[in-house]
Amino acid sequence: MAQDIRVKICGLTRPDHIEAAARAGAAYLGLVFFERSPRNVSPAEARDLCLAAPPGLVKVALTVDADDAALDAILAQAPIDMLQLHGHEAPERVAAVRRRYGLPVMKAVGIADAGDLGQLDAYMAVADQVLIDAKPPRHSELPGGNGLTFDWRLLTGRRWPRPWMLAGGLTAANVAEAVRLTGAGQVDVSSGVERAPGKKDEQMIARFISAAQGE
Ligand SMILES: O=C(O)c1ccccc1NCC(=O)[C@H](O)[C@H](O)COP(=O)(O)O
Repeated sequence: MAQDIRVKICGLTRPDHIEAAARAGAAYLGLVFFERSPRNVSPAEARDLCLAAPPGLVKVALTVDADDAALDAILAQAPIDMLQLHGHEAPERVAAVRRRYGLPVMKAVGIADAGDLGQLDAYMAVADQVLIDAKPPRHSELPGGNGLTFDWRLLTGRRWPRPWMLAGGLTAANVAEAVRLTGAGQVDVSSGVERAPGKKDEQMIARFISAAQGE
């Protein structure tokens, strides 16, 4: 049965892929500002990508422990709708970013086991949304976008007061099961819609969104 699951396609780097994600029914478009990432874009590139997005889609800037100067530089050029903080930002920093920019803020929290769930409450109290993602491996180059899953049963039956999104190793083949086990109303994907790191694939994007929405 078709479900109203909202999908974020993260790590978009090309205007034609922005259009493909929009056509396929994405609700959020994620742009990565992290130099070591194969999905990294500059503020000027982000501006062009944002301008390729139809109205109504939420354009998300993903940063990692960015200071105000870095955030200022992105927002001076690109018409961003939401900030995603994907580093070690403390709850106080999340609150400060939200106050300073007046934009909704989504905080990513990495989960590997039940011990990691405790921090969710602190971030739910200050962020507009929380991205519940797989925790990166210890010496990983990237704090996210690693194509790794975590045990979705850790989230079964849990409820939080804020909107949240499930991420981590989702693909067209596993997203329906992930939604069923976690009760997620929103999902985020990056590697699962790529042919190679940083290379998005239009058909994989369309298949992922259909699978997430149970079509
Ligand atoms: O995607 C990146 O390259 C990235 C770089 C630095 C920090 C975070 C990054 N991605 C975070 C995301 O929002 C991903 O969509 C999320 O971690 C899920 O990724 P995947 O497991 O590859 O679907």
